[in-house]
Amino acid sequence: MSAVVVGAGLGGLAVAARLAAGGHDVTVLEQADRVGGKLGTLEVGGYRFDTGPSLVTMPPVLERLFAETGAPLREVLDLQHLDVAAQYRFGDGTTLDLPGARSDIPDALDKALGPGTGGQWSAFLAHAERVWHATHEHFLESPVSPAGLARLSLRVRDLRAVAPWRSLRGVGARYLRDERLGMLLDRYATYSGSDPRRAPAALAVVPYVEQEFGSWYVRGGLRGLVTAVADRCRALGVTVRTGARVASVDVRDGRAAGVRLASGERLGADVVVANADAATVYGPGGLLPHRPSARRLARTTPSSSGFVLLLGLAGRDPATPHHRVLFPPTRAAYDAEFDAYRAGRPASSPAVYVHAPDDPALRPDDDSETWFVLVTAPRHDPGGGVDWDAPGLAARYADRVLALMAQRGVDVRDRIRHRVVRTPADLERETLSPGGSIYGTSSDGALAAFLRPANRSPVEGLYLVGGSAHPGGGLPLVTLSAEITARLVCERTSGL
Ligand SMILES: Cc1cc2nc3c(=O)[nH]c(=O)nc-3n(C[C@H](O)[C@H](O)[C@H](O)COP(=O)(O)OP(=O)(O)OC[C@H]3O[C@@H](n4cnc5c(N)ncnc54)[C@H](O)[C@@H]3O)c2cc1C
Repeated sequence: MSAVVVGAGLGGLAVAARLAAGGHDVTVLEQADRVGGKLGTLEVGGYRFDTGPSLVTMPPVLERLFAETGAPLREVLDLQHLDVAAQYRFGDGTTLDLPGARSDIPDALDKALGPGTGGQWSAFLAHAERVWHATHEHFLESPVSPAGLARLSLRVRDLRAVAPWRSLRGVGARYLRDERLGMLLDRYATYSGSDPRRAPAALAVVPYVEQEFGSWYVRGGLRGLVTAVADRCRALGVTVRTGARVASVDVRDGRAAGVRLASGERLGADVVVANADAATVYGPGGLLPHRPSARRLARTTPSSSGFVLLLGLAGRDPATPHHRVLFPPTRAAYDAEFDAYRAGRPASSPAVYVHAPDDPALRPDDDSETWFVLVTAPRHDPGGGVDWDAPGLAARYADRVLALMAQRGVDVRDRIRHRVVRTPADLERETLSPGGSIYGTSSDGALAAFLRPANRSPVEGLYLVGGSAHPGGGLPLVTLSAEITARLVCERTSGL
């Protein structure tokens, strides 16, 4: 069986490796001049930056990918567990170093935020654990199918706590009386580009998996992950072509029969797997001659994007936290941030996330630090929202973010040797994700997870993989989507 994969993001490469390991003949076509999609990298003056992800969660999913396609993960990547998952700074001046081991969290909370907060969080996590056990097998690790949903609903019915009508904020309120714990929970909604007031209560599994499976870092930078998967593909005989933009999927007699490149070249295949954003597959002017899932997609909300500062800093403090979140002063101010994204404007006082790995491979010398600073941002939408290419906007917003950091106790403005600003428009140009949306569609709304495009398209022989398809965005879910899609393709081909 021959397969063409459109896009060499983590999802596309992971499905290619799995299909090749299953004995199939696989070609990956990537429009950019290098593989990796959102797992980008940039080098400036000896500083090496990851431009995309900075946090690895659920390593068992990655371990399965490597083990099932060749040498195990530990032989190809140096995955490091973080003893402190992240440092959180709140508007009232408290600082919380959240331990990387779940068992240590209650004590740390009691000490940092006050007696009783550890118990509140533990009760919430126990709830989240029940949601995880009820949903992961029949939803996160399965294709969306009527049979799977029926099994899921049977289990969920037993679990009044899942409360699909409730929001993540709503379920948090049942356990977390401390406002700072509420903000901590709200933050996890942003892992899927969502608003905690609209995201479903089932997103409680996000903090659960982070705290149960730990927070991890790839030594040498997270870009190493996608390089390792690309190497695995090549070792398995996959043809990986860069600079190869696919213009359309050829559909003959209702079945996907291959692709046509922008250059005019045609490639026939038994199966086409799209790792390109689902909106560019099914949306107007997309890869398909007709739009079988357009109505479903139209009911979803695109996820938010990110505004990134890459900072090459002079000087080094070995105590700099690996991950740090600087919250807005109050929860009302945090809500104003979510309101701003909904209204399509940059927030004036957003939460600021800083990734500062203590990794010699990323810095020019031992007296320097490489920082990645991220704030959630509305998508690039010159037609009616923010035009991130408007002259001066990116530089002004970067200054604003640096000033906010200073107000919140982290002033690095006089240490900056190199500063690179990356906007949602840059992300859109590089990966063709509409508006620079990070996670495809957001999880806002009770039905969002079920409206996300399925891994098997209504067009026979066409499959979807990656963050904009089921089960969603972020490295573990994208890797799971490759697992599901490869399984579906292999089931189909074994029946041919
Ligand atoms: C700033 C930022 C921070 C993030 N932080 C985290 C984090 O800490 N932890 C985490 O787990 N996740 C994080 N993510 C999300 C994570 O990076 C993504 O979910 C994941 O990398 C998406 O992989 P993908 O394969 O679905 O898509 P992509 O990486 O977007 O890959 C799709 C590929 O398809 C190619 N393509 C598109 N159209 C075509 C076409 N027509 N022809 C040929 N090729 C095409 C694109 O060029 C791209 O290479 C972050 C993302 C960003 C941008």
